[in-house]
Amino acid sequence: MTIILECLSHTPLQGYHDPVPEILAEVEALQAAMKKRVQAFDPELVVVFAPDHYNGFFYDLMPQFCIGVEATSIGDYKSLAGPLDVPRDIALAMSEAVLAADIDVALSYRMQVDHGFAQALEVLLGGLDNYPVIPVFINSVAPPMASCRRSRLLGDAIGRFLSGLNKRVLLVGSGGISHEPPVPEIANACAEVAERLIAGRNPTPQARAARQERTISAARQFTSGDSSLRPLNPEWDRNFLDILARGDWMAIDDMSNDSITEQGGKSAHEIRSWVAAFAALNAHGPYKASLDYYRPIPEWIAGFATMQAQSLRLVESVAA
Ligand SMILES: O=C(O)CCC(=O)/C=C/C=C(\O)C(=O)O
Ligand SMILES: [Fe+2]
Repeated sequence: MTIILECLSHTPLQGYHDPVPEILAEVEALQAAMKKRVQAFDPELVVVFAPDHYNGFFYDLMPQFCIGVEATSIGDYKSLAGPLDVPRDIALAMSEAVLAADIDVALSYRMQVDHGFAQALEVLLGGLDNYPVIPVFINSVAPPMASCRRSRLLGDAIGRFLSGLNKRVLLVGSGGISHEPPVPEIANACAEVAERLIAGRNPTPQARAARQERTISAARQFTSGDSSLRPLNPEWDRNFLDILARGDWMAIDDMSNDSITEQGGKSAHEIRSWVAAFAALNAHGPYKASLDYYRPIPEWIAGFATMQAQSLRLVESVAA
């Protein structure tokens, strides 16, 4: 079995409210390089850890973790819509292995995913169904949330399961570092918004457009400095990325939910996707990671980063 990892920020604002052309070109070049790497690796299985933003998972029944046995992307913002090619038997076996490791993961035969999954799949794989993909949802916007430590344990259990497969596996973590886009919260929502957070599946095109317009307008305000959204925090971002590069799991376990919100903003909990992906890689043995890109991009309300990592076993076997 060989295993590599690609982690990347996502943003629904790409193509709607972009940074200056030089920065956009920088990101596009980076995304093209990631795709090329993945094509060269030619994965036989992709496991994607990602959050949802009240498009597929709602408070009528909000799990902390969910493995998709069948999944469809809804196509919000400019992300691709359509079915993922999920290998059902492997997804089911993975669920059993994770449960056997005492992580009570949910299972879905009709998972809906949004740009959190779809953007990463498009960037890395060139589409939703070009490779077999198992989607793993991690709650990152809907309090109360499990701890970062639990995401590490989820990743570890999945990594140990993957180690038993004789396949080339690509692990993907999709999510922002510090960022606080205008995702509504149930705690202070009016009745109409609360209903949308509890059971807002498949909104009308008008409701969807209004929602997207609110996000774009919030990005304009954030970029102009006239916003109550929490600022980006490059120092915190770089520290977190360094923790992952070093594999400092004690530091990960010490990250409290309150400190993540305080330092990184309400959506910084998406770092869980990176934590789970790295923990899955670590389950296969020591790894070598590199931070390929980091830049705070206010136009996307995002501390924007990409990292790649390889199991040292792979590096050693290539060198031999
Ligand atoms: O309803 C909406 O669309 C609210 C805004 C929203 O979901 C924003 C999401 C932003 C990210 O996914 C991100 O920056 O990671
Ligand atoms: Fe997100």
